[in-house]
Amino acid sequence: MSPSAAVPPGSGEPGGALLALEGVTVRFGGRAALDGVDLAVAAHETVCVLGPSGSGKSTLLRVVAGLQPPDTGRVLLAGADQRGVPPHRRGLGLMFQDHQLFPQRDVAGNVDFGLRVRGAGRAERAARVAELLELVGLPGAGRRAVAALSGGEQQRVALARALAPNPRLLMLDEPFGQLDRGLRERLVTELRALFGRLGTTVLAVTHDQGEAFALADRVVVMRDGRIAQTGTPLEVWRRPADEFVARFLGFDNVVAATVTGTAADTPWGRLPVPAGSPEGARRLLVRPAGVRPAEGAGGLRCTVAGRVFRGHHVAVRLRPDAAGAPPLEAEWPLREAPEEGAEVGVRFAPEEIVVLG
Ligand SMILES: Nc1ncnc2c1ncn2[C@@H]1O[C@H](COP(=O)(O)OP(=O)(O)OP(=O)(O)O)[C@@H](O)[C@H]1O
Repeated sequence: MSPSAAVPPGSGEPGGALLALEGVTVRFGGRAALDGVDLAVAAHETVCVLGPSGSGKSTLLRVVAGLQPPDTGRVLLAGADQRGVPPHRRGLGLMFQDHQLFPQRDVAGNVDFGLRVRGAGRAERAARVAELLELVGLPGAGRRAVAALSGGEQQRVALARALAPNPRLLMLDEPFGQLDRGLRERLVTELRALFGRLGTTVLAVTHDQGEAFALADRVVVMRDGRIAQTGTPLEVWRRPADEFVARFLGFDNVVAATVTGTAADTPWGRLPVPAGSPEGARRLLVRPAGVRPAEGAGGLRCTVAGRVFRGHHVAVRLRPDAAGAPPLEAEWPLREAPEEGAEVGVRFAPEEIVVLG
Protein backbone atom coordinates (compact mmCIF):
# COMPACT_ATOMS: atom_id res chain seq x y z
CA MET A 1 0.00 0.00 0.00
CA SER A 2 1.42 3.42 -0.89
CA PRO A 3 1.41 6.11 1.79
CA SER A 4 -1.22 8.10 -0.06
CA ALA A 5 -3.57 5.12 0.09
CA ALA A 6 -3.55 5.58 3.86
CA VAL A 7 -5.80 8.61 3.46
CA PRO A 8 -9.11 7.33 4.76
CA PRO A 9 -11.85 7.42 2.17
CA GLY A 10 -14.97 9.45 2.80
CA SER A 11 -13.35 11.17 5.75
CA GLY A 12 -15.62 14.15 5.93
CA GLU A 13 -18.51 15.87 4.31
CA PRO A 14 -17.53 17.90 1.25
CA GLY A 15 -16.60 21.25 2.73
CA GLY A 16 -17.67 20.10 6.19
CA ALA A 17 -15.67 19.22 9.26
CA LEU A 18 -14.37 15.72 9.88
CA LEU A 19 -14.85 16.31 13.58
CA ALA A 20 -17.26 18.75 15.17
CA LEU A 21 -18.04 19.45 18.80
CA GLU A 22 -21.20 21.44 19.31
CA GLY A 23 -21.86 23.02 22.70
CA VAL A 24 -20.17 20.16 24.58
CA THR A 25 -20.35 20.37 28.36
CA VAL A 26 -18.98 17.81 30.83
CA ARG A 27 -19.48 18.30 34.56
CA PHE A 28 -17.76 16.52 37.42
CA GLY A 29 -19.69 17.33 40.58
CA GLY A 30 -20.58 21.00 40.35
CA ARG A 31 -17.62 21.89 38.15
CA ALA A 32 -17.56 22.03 34.36
CA ALA A 33 -14.46 20.31 32.92
CA LEU A 34 -15.77 21.36 29.49
CA ASP A 35 -18.11 24.29 29.25
CA GLY A 36 -20.05 24.71 26.01
CA VAL A 37 -17.14 23.86 23.69
CA ASP A 38 -17.58 24.35 19.95
CA LEU A 39 -14.74 23.05 17.80
CA ALA A 40 -14.40 21.89 14.21
CA VAL A 41 -11.48 19.98 12.72
CA ALA A 42 -11.29 19.77 8.94
CA ALA A 43 -10.12 16.64 7.12
CA HIS A 44 -6.29 16.57 6.85
CA GLU A 45 -5.93 19.27 9.48
CA THR A 46 -3.67 18.98 12.54
CA VAL A 47 -5.18 20.75 15.52
CA CYS A 48 -3.32 21.02 18.82
CA VAL A 49 -5.22 21.72 22.01
CA LEU A 50 -3.07 23.61 24.44
CA GLY A 51 -3.69 24.75 27.99
CA PRO A 52 -2.59 24.56 31.60
CA SER A 53 -3.19 21.55 33.79
CA GLY A 54 -6.89 21.08 34.55
CA SER A 55 -8.13 23.22 31.63
CA GLY A 56 -10.07 20.29 30.13
CA LYS A 57 -7.77 19.01 27.39
CA SER A 58 -7.91 15.32 28.28
CA THR A 59 -11.63 15.50 28.89
CA LEU A 60 -12.05 16.89 25.39
CA LEU A 61 -10.13 13.94 23.91
CA ARG A 62 -12.08 11.48 26.03
CA VAL A 63 -15.38 12.91 24.83
CA VAL A 64 -14.31 12.58 21.19
CA ALA A 65 -13.04 9.04 21.82
CA GLY A 66 -16.35 8.04 23.39
CA LEU A 67 -14.76 7.34 26.78
CA GLN A 68 -16.70 10.17 28.42
CA PRO A 69 -20.29 11.02 27.47
CA PRO A 70 -21.05 14.75 27.26
CA ASP A 71 -23.72 16.07 29.64
CA THR A 72 -24.96 18.35 26.90
CA GLY A 73 -23.95 18.98 23.30
CA ARG A 74 -22.93 16.70 20.46
CA VAL A 75 -19.85 15.13 18.89
CA LEU A 76 -20.06 14.55 15.14
CA LEU A 77 -17.64 12.55 13.01
CA ALA A 78 -18.01 13.10 9.28
CA GLY A 79 -21.39 14.63 10.08
CA ALA A 80 -22.72 11.67 12.08
CA ASP A 81 -23.77 12.15 15.71
CA GLN A 82 -21.66 9.81 17.86
CA ARG A 83 -24.11 9.51 20.73
CA GLY A 84 -24.21 5.85 21.74
CA VAL A 85 -21.37 4.87 19.36
CA PRO A 86 -18.77 2.90 21.38
CA PRO A 87 -15.10 3.93 21.22
CA HIS A 88 -13.98 1.04 19.01
CA ARG A 89 -16.59 1.87 16.38
CA ARG A 90 -15.60 5.51 15.94
CA GLY A 91 -12.69 4.87 13.58
CA LEU A 92 -10.15 6.67 15.75
CA GLY A 93 -6.49 6.08 16.45
CA LEU A 94 -5.37 6.86 19.97
CA MET A 95 -1.88 7.46 21.24
CA PHE A 96 -1.50 8.38 24.86
CA GLN A 97 1.36 9.71 26.92
CA ASP A 98 2.41 6.45 28.53
CA HIS A 99 1.99 4.71 25.14
CA GLN A 100 0.76 1.50 26.81
CA LEU A 101 2.61 -0.97 24.60
CA PHE A 102 2.20 -4.66 25.37
CA PRO A 103 5.56 -5.53 26.96
CA GLN A 104 5.25 -9.27 26.30
CA ARG A 105 4.79 -8.80 22.54
CA ASP A 106 7.46 -7.82 20.06
CA VAL A 107 7.22 -4.66 17.94
CA ALA A 108 5.23 -6.34 15.16
CA GLY A 109 2.85 -7.88 17.71
CA ASN A 110 2.15 -4.42 19.03
CA VAL A 111 1.75 -2.71 15.68
CA ASP A 112 -0.61 -5.31 14.23
CA PHE A 113 -2.82 -5.46 17.31
CA GLY A 114 -5.65 -3.40 15.80
CA LEU A 115 -5.45 -5.34 12.53
CA ARG A 116 -5.64 -8.66 14.34
CA VAL A 117 -8.72 -7.48 16.24
CA ARG A 118 -10.31 -6.60 12.91
CA GLY A 119 -9.56 -10.10 11.62
CA ALA A 120 -7.01 -9.15 8.94
CA GLY A 121 -5.06 -12.10 7.47
CA ARG A 122 -1.43 -12.89 8.33
CA ALA A 123 0.06 -11.76 5.00
CA GLU A 124 -1.90 -8.52 4.98
CA ARG A 125 -0.85 -7.79 8.55
CA ALA A 126 2.81 -8.49 7.85
CA ALA A 127 2.81 -6.18 4.83
CA ARG A 128 1.08 -3.40 6.72
CA VAL A 129 3.42 -3.74 9.71
CA ALA A 130 6.47 -3.54 7.44
CA GLU A 131 5.04 -0.48 5.73
CA LEU A 132 4.24 1.27 9.01
CA LEU A 133 7.63 0.56 10.58
CA GLU A 134 9.21 2.02 7.48
CA LEU A 135 6.97 5.09 7.81
CA VAL A 136 7.85 5.77 11.44
CA GLY A 137 11.56 5.27 10.86
CA LEU A 138 11.98 1.78 12.35
CA PRO A 139 12.37 -0.39 9.25
CA GLY A 140 12.87 -4.07 10.00
CA ALA A 141 12.29 -3.68 13.75
CA GLY A 142 9.32 -6.08 13.86
CA ARG A 143 11.03 -8.84 15.85
CA ARG A 144 12.62 -6.56 18.44
CA ALA A 145 11.43 -6.75 22.05
CA VAL A 146 9.50 -3.68 23.12
CA ALA A 147 11.32 -3.53 26.46
CA ALA A 148 14.65 -3.21 24.64
CA LEU A 149 13.62 -0.05 22.77
CA SER A 150 14.48 3.52 23.75
CA GLY A 151 11.70 5.93 24.78
CA GLY A 152 11.69 7.53 21.34
CA GLU A 153 11.55 4.17 19.58
CA GLN A 154 8.66 3.06 21.79
CA GLN A 155 6.88 6.27 20.87
CA ARG A 156 7.28 5.44 17.18
CA VAL A 157 5.91 1.95 17.75
CA ALA A 158 2.90 3.43 19.55
CA LEU A 159 2.37 5.76 16.61
CA ALA A 160 2.62 2.90 14.11
CA ARG A 161 0.09 0.96 16.16
CA ALA A 162 -2.32 3.92 16.24
CA LEU A 163 -1.99 4.41 12.46
CA ALA A 164 -2.28 0.72 11.57
CA PRO A 165 -6.08 0.46 11.19
CA ASN A 166 -6.13 3.61 9.05
CA PRO A 167 -8.04 5.77 11.52
CA ARG A 168 -10.04 8.64 10.12
CA LEU A 169 -8.87 10.75 13.08
CA LEU A 170 -5.64 10.28 15.01
CA MET A 171 -5.71 11.54 18.58
CA LEU A 172 -2.52 12.18 20.52
CA ASP A 173 -2.52 12.93 24.26
CA GLU A 174 0.77 14.48 25.42
CA PRO A 175 2.50 12.23 22.90
CA PHE A 176 6.03 13.33 23.74
CA GLY A 177 5.56 13.98 27.47
CA GLN A 178 8.22 11.54 28.63
CA LEU A 179 10.89 12.34 26.08
CA ASP A 180 13.80 14.72 26.39
CA ARG A 181 13.62 18.00 24.53
CA GLY A 182 15.99 17.21 21.67
CA LEU A 183 14.23 13.98 20.79
CA ARG A 184 10.83 15.66 21.13
CA GLU A 185 11.76 18.39 18.69
CA ARG A 186 13.03 15.85 16.18
CA LEU A 187 9.92 13.67 16.47
CA VAL A 188 7.58 16.64 16.16
CA THR A 189 9.27 17.73 12.95
CA GLU A 190 9.15 14.20 11.55
CA LEU A 191 5.52 13.74 12.52
CA ARG A 192 4.45 16.96 10.91
CA ALA A 193 6.04 15.85 7.65
CA LEU A 194 4.52 12.37 7.99
CA PHE A 195 1.00 13.65 8.66
CA GLY A 196 1.31 16.01 5.71
CA ARG A 197 2.33 13.12 3.46
CA LEU A 198 -0.40 10.78 4.69
CA GLY A 199 -3.13 13.41 4.84
CA THR A 200 -3.87 12.29 8.41
CA THR A 201 -6.36 14.32 10.43
CA VAL A 202 -4.94 14.88 13.89
CA LEU A 203 -6.27 16.16 17.18
CA ALA A 204 -3.42 16.44 19.68
CA VAL A 205 -3.29 17.62 23.26
CA THR A 206 -0.23 19.11 24.91
CA HIS A 207 0.66 21.58 27.60
CA ASP A 208 3.89 22.46 25.77
CA GLN A 209 3.33 25.45 23.53
CA GLY A 210 6.54 24.92 21.57
CA GLU A 211 5.39 21.43 20.65
CA ALA A 212 1.90 22.62 19.72
CA PHE A 213 3.23 25.45 17.59
CA ALA A 214 5.63 23.15 15.77
CA LEU A 215 3.07 20.43 15.05
CA ALA A 216 -0.21 22.24 14.45
CA ASP A 217 -1.92 23.85 11.51
CA ARG A 218 -4.17 25.39 14.12
CA VAL A 219 -3.92 25.70 17.88
CA VAL A 220 -6.75 25.86 20.39
CA VAL A 221 -5.90 27.41 23.75
CA MET A 222 -8.10 26.24 26.61
CA ARG A 223 -8.83 27.83 29.95
CA ASP A 224 -11.17 26.41 32.58
CA GLY A 225 -13.05 24.19 30.14
CA ARG A 226 -13.53 26.90 27.53
CA ILE A 227 -11.71 27.86 24.37
CA ALA A 228 -9.76 31.04 25.08
CA GLN A 229 -8.42 31.38 21.52
CA THR A 230 -8.09 29.46 18.29
CA GLY A 231 -5.96 30.33 15.28
CA THR A 232 -2.87 29.38 13.34
CA PRO A 233 0.29 29.31 15.46
CA LEU A 234 1.38 32.57 13.85
CA GLU A 235 -1.96 34.29 14.51
CA VAL A 236 -2.00 33.26 18.15
CA TRP A 237 1.66 34.19 18.60
CA ARG A 238 1.20 37.58 16.94
CA ARG A 239 -2.10 38.49 18.54
CA PRO A 240 -2.85 36.65 21.78
CA ALA A 241 -6.56 37.20 22.44
CA ASP A 242 -6.13 38.24 26.05
CA GLU A 243 -3.77 38.42 29.00
CA PHE A 244 -4.33 34.77 29.93
CA VAL A 245 -3.23 33.56 26.49
CA ALA A 246 -0.32 36.03 26.41
CA ARG A 247 1.00 34.85 29.76
CA PHE A 248 0.41 31.22 28.89
CA LEU A 249 2.61 31.72 25.82
CA GLY A 250 5.32 33.01 28.13
CA PHE A 251 4.92 36.74 27.55
CA ASP A 252 5.43 38.57 30.84
CA ASN A 253 5.48 42.19 29.69
CA VAL A 254 1.78 42.86 30.26
CA VAL A 255 0.58 46.09 31.93
CA ALA A 256 -2.45 48.31 32.33
CA ALA A 257 -2.60 51.05 29.68
CA THR A 258 -4.78 53.90 28.51
CA VAL A 259 -4.78 53.92 24.72
CA THR A 260 -5.50 56.99 22.62
CA GLY A 261 -4.84 56.84 18.86
CA THR A 262 -1.34 55.47 18.32
CA ALA A 263 -0.05 55.98 21.87
CA ALA A 264 -0.63 54.34 25.23
CA ASP A 265 0.07 55.66 28.72
CA THR A 266 1.64 52.87 30.78
CA PRO A 267 3.82 52.49 33.89
CA TRP A 268 6.74 52.30 31.40
CA GLY A 269 5.84 55.73 30.01
CA ARG A 270 4.08 56.70 26.79
CA LEU A 271 4.43 53.83 24.32
CA PRO A 272 3.67 53.75 20.59
CA VAL A 273 0.93 51.28 19.58
CA PRO A 274 -0.10 50.09 16.10
CA ALA A 275 -2.68 52.25 14.30
CA GLY A 276 -6.21 50.89 14.72
CA SER A 277 -5.59 49.43 18.20
CA PRO A 278 -8.61 49.37 20.52
CA GLU A 279 -8.76 52.53 22.65
CA GLY A 280 -9.45 53.27 26.30
CA ALA A 281 -8.42 51.37 29.43
CA ARG A 282 -6.76 48.14 28.23
CA ARG A 283 -4.10 45.57 28.97
CA LEU A 284 -1.07 45.94 26.80
CA LEU A 285 1.56 43.38 25.77
CA VAL A 286 5.09 44.28 24.73
CA ARG A 287 6.85 41.31 23.15
CA PRO A 288 10.47 41.12 24.36
CA ALA A 289 11.70 41.75 20.80
CA GLY A 290 9.99 45.15 20.97
CA VAL A 291 12.15 46.41 23.83
CA ARG A 292 15.21 47.91 22.11
CA PRO A 293 18.30 49.72 23.32
CA ALA A 294 17.77 53.51 22.91
CA GLU A 295 20.30 55.77 21.22
CA GLY A 296 22.33 58.04 23.49
CA ALA A 297 20.81 58.95 26.84
CA GLY A 298 17.17 58.68 25.68
CA GLY A 299 14.41 56.22 26.46
CA LEU A 300 13.17 54.58 29.64
CA ARG A 301 16.07 54.27 32.09
CA CYS A 302 16.57 50.74 33.45
CA THR A 303 19.10 48.63 35.32
CA VAL A 304 19.98 45.21 33.92
CA ALA A 305 18.78 42.78 36.60
CA GLY A 306 19.74 39.57 34.82
CA ARG A 307 20.54 37.97 31.49
CA VAL A 308 20.15 34.46 30.12
CA PHE A 309 21.87 33.16 27.00
CA ARG A 310 19.28 31.63 24.66
CA GLY A 311 21.36 30.66 21.64
CA HIS A 312 20.19 33.19 19.05
CA HIS A 313 19.72 36.00 21.52
CA VAL A 314 20.08 37.01 25.13
CA ALA A 315 16.99 37.36 27.32
CA VAL A 316 17.60 40.48 29.37
CA ARG A 317 15.63 41.27 32.50
CA LEU A 318 15.38 45.00 33.11
CA ARG A 319 14.39 46.90 36.24
CA PRO A 320 13.03 50.31 35.24
CA ASP A 321 14.10 53.24 37.43
CA ALA A 322 10.58 54.74 37.32
CA ALA A 323 8.68 54.13 40.56
CA GLY A 324 5.96 51.47 40.25
CA ALA A 325 7.06 50.31 36.79
CA PRO A 326 7.11 46.47 36.57
CA PRO A 327 10.21 44.64 35.28
CA LEU A 328 10.66 44.31 31.53
CA GLU A 329 11.85 41.33 29.51
CA ALA A 330 13.94 42.20 26.46
CA GLU A 331 15.46 40.05 23.75
CA TRP A 332 18.72 41.38 22.39
CA PRO A 333 21.35 40.14 19.97
CA LEU A 334 24.44 38.77 21.68
CA ARG A 335 26.70 41.65 20.85
CA GLU A 336 24.19 44.31 22.01
CA ALA A 337 23.34 42.65 25.33
CA PRO A 338 24.61 44.71 28.29
CA GLU A 339 26.19 43.20 31.39
CA GLU A 340 24.24 42.61 34.57
CA GLY A 341 24.12 45.80 36.65
CA ALA A 342 24.56 48.09 33.63
CA GLU A 343 22.40 51.22 33.24
CA VAL A 344 20.59 51.30 29.89
CA GLY A 345 17.89 53.29 28.10
CA VAL A 346 15.20 51.46 26.13
CA ARG A 347 12.72 52.43 23.46
CA PHE A 348 9.70 50.48 22.25
CA ALA A 349 8.87 49.20 18.76
CA PRO A 350 5.14 49.56 17.99
CA GLU A 351 5.07 46.47 15.75
CA GLU A 352 5.87 44.31 18.79
CA ILE A 353 3.17 45.88 20.93
CA VAL A 354 -0.32 44.36 21.15
CA VAL A 355 -3.29 46.04 22.78
CA LEU A 356 -5.15 43.05 24.18
CA GLY A 357 -8.90 42.64 23.78
N1 LIG B 1 -13.07 11.54 36.22
C1 LIG B 1 -13.06 12.74 36.81
N2 LIG B 1 -13.69 12.97 37.98
C2 LIG B 1 -13.70 14.17 38.55
N3 LIG B 1 -13.10 15.25 38.04
C3 LIG B 1 -12.42 15.10 36.89
C4 LIG B 1 -12.37 13.85 36.20
N4 LIG B 1 -11.64 14.00 35.07
C5 LIG B 1 -11.26 15.30 35.05
N5 LIG B 1 -11.73 15.96 36.13
C6 LIG B 1 -11.55 17.39 36.41
O1 LIG B 1 -11.88 18.12 35.25
C7 LIG B 1 -10.98 19.19 35.04
C8 LIG B 1 -10.31 19.04 33.67
O2 LIG B 1 -9.48 17.89 33.69
P1 LIG B 1 -8.64 17.41 32.44
O3 LIG B 1 -7.93 16.16 32.84
O4 LIG B 1 -9.51 17.37 31.25
O5 LIG B 1 -7.59 18.60 32.29
P2 LIG B 1 -6.25 18.66 31.45
O6 LIG B 1 -6.24 20.00 30.81
O7 LIG B 1 -6.15 17.48 30.57
O8 LIG B 1 -5.14 18.59 32.59
P3 LIG B 1 -3.66 17.92 32.55
O9 LIG B 1 -2.85 18.78 31.63
O10 LIG B 1 -3.21 18.04 33.97
O11 LIG B 1 -3.81 16.52 32.09
C9 LIG B 1 -10.01 19.15 36.19
O12 LIG B 1 -10.45 20.06 37.17
C10 LIG B 1 -10.10 17.73 36.69
O13 LIG B 1 -9.80 17.66 38.07
